[in-house]
Amino acid sequence: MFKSQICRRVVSRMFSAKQPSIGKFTGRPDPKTGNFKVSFIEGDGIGPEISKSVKDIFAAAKVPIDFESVVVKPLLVNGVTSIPEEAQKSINTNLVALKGPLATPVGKGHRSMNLTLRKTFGLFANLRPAKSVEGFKTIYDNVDLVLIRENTEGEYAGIEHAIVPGVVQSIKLITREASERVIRFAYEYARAAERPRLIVVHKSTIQRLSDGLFVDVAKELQSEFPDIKLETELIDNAVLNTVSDPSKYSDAVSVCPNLYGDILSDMNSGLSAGSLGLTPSGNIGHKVSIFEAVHGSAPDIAGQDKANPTALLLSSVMMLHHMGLHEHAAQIEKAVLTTIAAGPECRTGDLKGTASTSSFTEAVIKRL
Ligand SMILES: NC(=O)C1=CN([C@@H]2O[C@H](COP(=O)(O)OP(=O)(O)OC[C@H]3O[C@@H](n4cnc5c(N)ncnc54)[C@H](O)[C@@H]3O)[C@@H](O)[C@H]2O)C=CC1
Ligand SMILES: O=C(O)CCC(=O)C(=O)O
Repeated sequence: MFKSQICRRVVSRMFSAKQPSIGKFTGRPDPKTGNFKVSFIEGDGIGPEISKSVKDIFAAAKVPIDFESVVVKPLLVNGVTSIPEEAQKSINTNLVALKGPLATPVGKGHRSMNLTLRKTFGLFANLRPAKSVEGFKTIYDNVDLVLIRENTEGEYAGIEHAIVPGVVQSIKLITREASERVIRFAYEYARAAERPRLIVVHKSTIQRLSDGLFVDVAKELQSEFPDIKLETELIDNAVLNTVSDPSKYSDAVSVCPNLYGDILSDMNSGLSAGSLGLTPSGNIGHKVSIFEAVHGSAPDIAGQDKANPTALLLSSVMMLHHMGLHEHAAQIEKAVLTTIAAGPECRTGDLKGTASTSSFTEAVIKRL
């Protein structure tokens, strides 16, 4: 009785079926099979375990998708880290991919394959919603945050050099073009999600030219979106205000340069779920989009059947909405959320539960 009450409560949806007009999916199902093809990068560490969970759940839910497995191992072309041609071909043909985490060596070796994918496919906006999961108690109830991170430049442009031993320079690159496309996407997303405020998070008191340009572009674009109220907030204030009372942002979308977005979104995951294991994301481009969990390859728990596949599953739900497969998205989302709400025996260790990756997956399949 109690469990079924919880189950009824948790079907409140995390994701809206309404999609922004920028970055729309233009793929078509294969005329022979009637199924869509989606490129699938399983990734490193816990990647194969959480990817198996998604595949098993999609098969059980009879989602009309055929996954095409692609390997994204680092390739050096003229000294530049590149994506293997076969993977590029698959993703450029299918126009959509689901991706497990890819590990990056610290301080040496190839550049991040995650950043290389974003750069290669022009995935300019990183959409990271963080919402409380009903039935799992954290410090705050009803956290509902949406952050959009610029995804191609800023400190992640990778322009670094040693001037003399002991003196290193790292250049934060901000361009009008990249700022404009991500901010326009953020306005559009706010409109589609019916969130009336757009908050530009910045530090233009200090980074006067770079963050200053980002803020100026947001102000210039405002006349195109009279229904959305533009606000600006310094990054340090945004952190303090969000941890003090996240409910202040439930009607807003925040948009910010790359590094601020990376850090803020992990904080939002902690506030909404207390774990990185729940937070999904979409890397949106004009032609191609790639959906992935916010978390990394979690080498500390890899290969132990302990990882929480929810973040990748919710990323796949975002992907299904993006592709217009709203009913399948809602079915999988509901099954995942009701499983988490059913109690600690159904939750993985990061959510103080006792379930393994595989027993959690079985529990979701039973609820489809
Ligand atoms: N987009 C991507 O593919 C990303 C890749 N990375 C890479 O991942 C590797 C590991 O990075 P870390 O800093 O350790 O961050 P991480 O996100 O992999 O792990 C941080 C902590 O969260 C836990 N965690 C993460 N995902 C979980 C899940 N699904 N279920 C249960 N617990 C989970 C881990 O066990 C660890 O304690 C690095 O090589 C990093 O470069 C990091 C962030 C994003
Ligand atoms: O590529 C990496 O190693 C880290 C990427 C990252 O921080 C992210 O996806 O948020």
